Amino acid sequence: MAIQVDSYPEEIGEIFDTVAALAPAIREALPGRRVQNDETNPSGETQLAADAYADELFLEELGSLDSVVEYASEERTKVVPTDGKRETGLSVAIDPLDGSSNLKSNNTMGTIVAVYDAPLPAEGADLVAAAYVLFGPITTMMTADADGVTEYLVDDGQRELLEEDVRLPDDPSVYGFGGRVPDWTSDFATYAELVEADESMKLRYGGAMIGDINQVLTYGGIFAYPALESAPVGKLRLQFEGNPIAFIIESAGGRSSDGSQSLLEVEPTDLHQRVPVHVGNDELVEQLETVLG
Ligand SMILES: O=P(O)(O)OC[C@H]1O[C@](O)(COP(=O)(O)O)[C@@H](O)[C@@H]1O
Ligand SMILES: [Mg+2]
Ligand SMILES: [Mg+2]
Repeated sequence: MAIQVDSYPEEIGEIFDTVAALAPAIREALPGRRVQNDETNPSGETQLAADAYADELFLEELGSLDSVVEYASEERTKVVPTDGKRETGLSVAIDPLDGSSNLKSNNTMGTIVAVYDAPLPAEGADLVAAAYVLFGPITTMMTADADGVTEYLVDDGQRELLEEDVRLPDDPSVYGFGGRVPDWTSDFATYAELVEADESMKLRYGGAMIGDINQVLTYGGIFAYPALESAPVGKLRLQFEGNPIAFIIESAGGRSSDGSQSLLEVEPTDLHQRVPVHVGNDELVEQLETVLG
């Protein structure tokens, strides 16, 4: 799908700046918030104190922007109408901490942001921008908007340009597939064997989608959290994870799929709906669709 978006440049810039500005506070809050809450999120997963803390911060700061009229997150059941001063405006859907189970083992995590110009749950075609912050050894931010995909260093809450017009490298070399291998469908297992047989490809799976996606954008390759025998819709959520990541990868010249169509074409039916996610270099995702077809 060719991505063409040219609306709301100032509003989107303000949202990205707000997310970057909160990154240091979220990072600093992590050491003391590795413990589990006594809560589960709307997807039935155990919530960490860090998930809830980051969610509160994002609601407070993004919700106070004039352009943001709706806020939703993986950590709360319903869409929150904000005090946006406009009647119609932008809806922000956030995964406040992606890969938060990596906090216990001190591995990579991130924040994912989707900006739609329609009420939530919204279609992929309603996305006007998406971004993620990566809490790795350094903090970086990848944004996708009308200017394409851009990578920043986040230093002291400010975005400093690292690379403009980020594109997936032509010669892919990494793959990462989630879910228990015995739980994969036989078609997905067949596809995985094809990838494993390619001597130019090596396994890189970190357990935080955002870290795995950043490797795909850096080296070229494919990330999947596929449909499972026990969970035919997979694990990842369309509004907070599938759509924004598909928007970023497709904007960088790659391809996304739920197994048969672009993730951006999947019909939204529920705020927390899950979807099988496959994203990466065009030819790898095309081959996957052929095998799953
Ligand atoms: O533990 P698994 O099955 O490998 O799942 C890992 C996947 O789940 C996630 O952690 C789900 O995201 P959250 O941490 O935001 O719930 C992805 O980041 C990751 O790809
Ligand atoms: Mg996540
Ligand atoms: Mg999360």
